[in-house]
This record gives sequence, structure tokens and C-alpha cells, in this order.
Amino acid sequence: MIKNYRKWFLARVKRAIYDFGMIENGDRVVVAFSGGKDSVTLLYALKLISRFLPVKFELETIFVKTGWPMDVQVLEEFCRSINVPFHIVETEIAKIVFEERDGGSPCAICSHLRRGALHTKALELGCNKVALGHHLDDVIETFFLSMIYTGQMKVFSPSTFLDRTGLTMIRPLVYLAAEEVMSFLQSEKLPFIANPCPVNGHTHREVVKEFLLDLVQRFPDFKARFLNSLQTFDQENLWPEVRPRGRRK
Ligand SMILES: Nc1ncnc2c1ncn2[C@@H]1O[C@H](COP(=O)(O)OP(=O)(O)OP(=O)(O)O)[C@@H](O)[C@H]1O
Repeated sequence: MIKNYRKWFLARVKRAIYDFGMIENGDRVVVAFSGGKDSVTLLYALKLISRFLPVKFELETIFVKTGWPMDVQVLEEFCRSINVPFHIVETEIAKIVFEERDGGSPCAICSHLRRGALHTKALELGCNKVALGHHLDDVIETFFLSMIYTGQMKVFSPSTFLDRTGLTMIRPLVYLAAEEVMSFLQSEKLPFIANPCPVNGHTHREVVKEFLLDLVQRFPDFKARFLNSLQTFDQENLWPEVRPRGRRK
């Protein structure tokens, strides 16, 4: 393990914040807080960084309760211990997705409804940035999910401004792989709760996760190389756009 892991980890988070201009003076940043490994790590890393980053920003958290039974006391206590306000939004997302859904993917509908609840509460709290716990593995998986299942080459951006709400989504963990996030969580002894959703672990994403695991076993530097490819992407090295052909007369 790297000698001063905390320092190394926070430097990677700071680098992403700086490279993509994620946080500015006076920002009110709300961490989308599922209580899982990634968002717990994100919250703690942002809290530590807020002490020595030259820009001053405020932190809040929002936990969207989807309706599955969960004990969130440990999350509340954790937020209290680091002095960050914890907000819960009660929803009936689980019921809507599993009892009232009329077609469509449960994950897509859940994610859409969660986002709606999260953004509404963020605006109510007067926040302008929403921080999400996506890391480098999520970037890579999303890229392959999109390519394999929809035939499109695309990936989410580290920072996205949403016209409709005026909120900016930021992902400060994009330079860190899942195992690096896990090491930070363990070395800092942070608490987390398991995702209670019954389809968790049984989605297309799991197929891509396995594929990524195989790739990393064969090519240990794969994740770093993927990140480098995204950062040095050159349109010239890809095909030009082919316009759809008009109908033949
Ligand atoms: N119920 C929720 N309430 C608030 N934010 C959420 C919730 N679920 C997910 N998020 C946010 O969306 C991000 C991506 O969600 P996803 O469902 O992919 O979780 P994940 O990759 O398992 O992350 P985590 O370990 O933080 O749960 C999370 O890191 C978190 O920031």
C-alpha cells in the first residue's frame, strides 16, 4: 500500500476537482449519499479536502429512501461526527418500480425517479452542485455497457451542467478505481450500508464488471490506460461521421 494513502487519495480527488473545475468559491455542494462505499468515501474525502482547499464551499448530504427497509442510523451518526447535515427524502420508488411499473427497465426507472427526488431536494436546500460517487470503474463499465448493449460509444462527463435545474453534477472520484476507493474506506475505517435492492448484483452491469475483471487480469494497467485514452482522445483517429443515406428513387 502507498505510504501515506490518505494524502495520495486526496491528491487524486483534488486533481479531478481542479482538472474539471468542479468546485468554486461559495458553492453549496450536496453529496448524493446512498450510504454505500462510494458515496461514504466521497463525502469523507470532500470533508477532509474542504479544510485545506483554497476555495471555500459548504457540504450537505441527501439520502433518498427508496422504500426498502434500511437502518440509516449509522449514516446519521457518521454525518453528525463530521459535522455535515444529513437530509432524508422519503419516496415510494420501490413500490412504483416493482408493483406499478408498466414495462421498462426497473433500474432505469428507479434511477430516473431517484434523480428527480434528489434534484428537487438539492434545489430546496439552495445547493448548486450535486456530487455523485461514480469512480473510474463506473466510467469504464458505462462505456462498455453503452457499446455492447446499445451500439453507442459514450460515457458520462466528470462535470455536467443541467439547463433545466441550473444544477451541476460533479463526480470527484473519476480518477480512482473501485479497489482504491475500497482501500480508502477500509484504511479510514468508514461505515457503510449494503444496497437493499433485490436486483442489485443481477444486471447487465454485472456482466460488464466480470468482463472488466478478466481484462484487468490479462492487462493489469488496463484501467489507467483507459483513463489515459479518455484524456488524450483525438477525434481525428476515429472515423468521420457517416450521414444516413437518402432513399433511392
Ligand atoms: N438512494 C440514494 N440516495 C442518494 N444518492 C444516491 C442513492 N443511490 C445512489 N446515489 C448516488 O448515485 C451514485 C451512483 O449510484 P449507484 O446506484 O451506481 O451506486 P454505487 O455505485 O453502488 O455507489 P454507492 O457505493 O455510493 O452506493 C452513488 O454513488 C450516490 O452518489
